[in-house]
Amino acid sequence: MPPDATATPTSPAGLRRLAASLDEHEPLRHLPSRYLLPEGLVYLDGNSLGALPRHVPDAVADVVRRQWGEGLVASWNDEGWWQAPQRVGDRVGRLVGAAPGQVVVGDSTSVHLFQCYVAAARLRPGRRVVVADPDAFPTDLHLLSSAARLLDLDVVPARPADVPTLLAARGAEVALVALSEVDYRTGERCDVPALTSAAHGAGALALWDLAHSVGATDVDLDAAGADLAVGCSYKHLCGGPGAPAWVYVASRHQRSVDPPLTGWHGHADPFAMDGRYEAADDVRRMRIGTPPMVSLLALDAALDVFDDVEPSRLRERSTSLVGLLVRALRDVVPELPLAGPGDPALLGGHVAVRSPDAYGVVRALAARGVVGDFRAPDLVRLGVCAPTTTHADLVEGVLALRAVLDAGEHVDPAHAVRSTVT
Ligand SMILES: Cc1ncc(COP(=O)(O)O)c(C=O)c1O
Ligand SMILES: Nc1c(O)cccc1C(=O)C[C@H](N)C(=O)O
Repeated sequence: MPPDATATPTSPAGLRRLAASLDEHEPLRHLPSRYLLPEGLVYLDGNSLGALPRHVPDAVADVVRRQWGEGLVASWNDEGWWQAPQRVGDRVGRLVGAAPGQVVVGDSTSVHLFQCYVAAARLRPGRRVVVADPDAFPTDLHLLSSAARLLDLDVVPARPADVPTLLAARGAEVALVALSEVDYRTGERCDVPALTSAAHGAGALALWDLAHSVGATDVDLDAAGADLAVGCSYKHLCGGPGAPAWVYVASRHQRSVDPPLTGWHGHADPFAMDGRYEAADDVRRMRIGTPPMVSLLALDAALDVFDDVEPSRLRERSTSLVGLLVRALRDVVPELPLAGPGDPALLGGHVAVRSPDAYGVVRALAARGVVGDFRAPDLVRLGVCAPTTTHADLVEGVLALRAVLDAGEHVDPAHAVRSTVT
């Protein structure tokens, strides 16, 4: 339920009691114990890099010592390495409403995006317009701009809410609507089924960037009729730094989709070593070359956490956490406006507030053991990772934010020097 903005603010003690009660009763309360985080750290940055699942170090050690060290090249067969991009893809697909056989894992989100932009344009020859959100994550825009230069496309900017109007006016020219479900800055979600069907109504395709969705929202790609989607696995899935991303191609497009990067792993018969390219007749054609196997298998192990978790339950946990975070922010730091909506149903897995001193605030929080992140120009972004974050973390993080502001720590020059990763 959305927090009531007119209700009397809850005291810190009341928020702590509420968090404790939610942490005691929430059905997936056991999940955080499956992860390792430094004692005492309040980690609210799982939307950039998720925490380490407790069992992953041993799983990776097995990959390195036994599968690689002893099995050597035979592990490509004996350990199922060759099929891992599809097998792990299906495991991710389950979390985004994709029936098996539509997702592969292997390259970065950026590379998969490029594959999809060009492939989508090729599926709609004669249409020259790609509609994209001008506030999308920069890599999406950079890659689209390059694809547009290669294929002589026009990128027409539109915020998600304005896409239906644009389609009504220029739909016949549009090849692709490319959007993110969750805004990486504000956390605001958009309506995937409605925008997908608006794109289809105009004869265009819909490509979804689900980098901030998978593990956080209840997006259902098959039910929405999405055409293409991509997403990260190092955020809410906790696959590890550099964990390979994933790409979804709806079954109906798999025999016609024509991605630009046609490496040998996408070939119908890779070991025929045939110099002529013949694409695999299914989602494997989105594969390119040898994937980063150690990272891919670390992700595979990280996904074990979700084996006994219903995706709808994970969404419920995320919504409970996000709802409490919004309420605590409103009650404890009412002078910092929310950047996105206040209703957790309309948010993904993070919440941001605005402050002219956002950078200093984030650094001062870090000095108090609360890790969030700064997003230019004025956002303090607090990530909620459904499997690893607790309700107590969120209340402690917000109370630390109050303490930072009250003590003026955010304007301390010690917190003014920008580091590379923010
Ligand atoms: C929405 C979105 N898309 C794409 C990316 C880029 O992914 P990568 O750097 O893993 O290619 C990110 C985050 O880095 C993101 O937030
Ligand atoms: N991928 C990242 C990285 O390699 C370093 C630091 C941050 C990131 C991120 O994922 C940022 C993230 N996409 C964002 O929404 O800001």
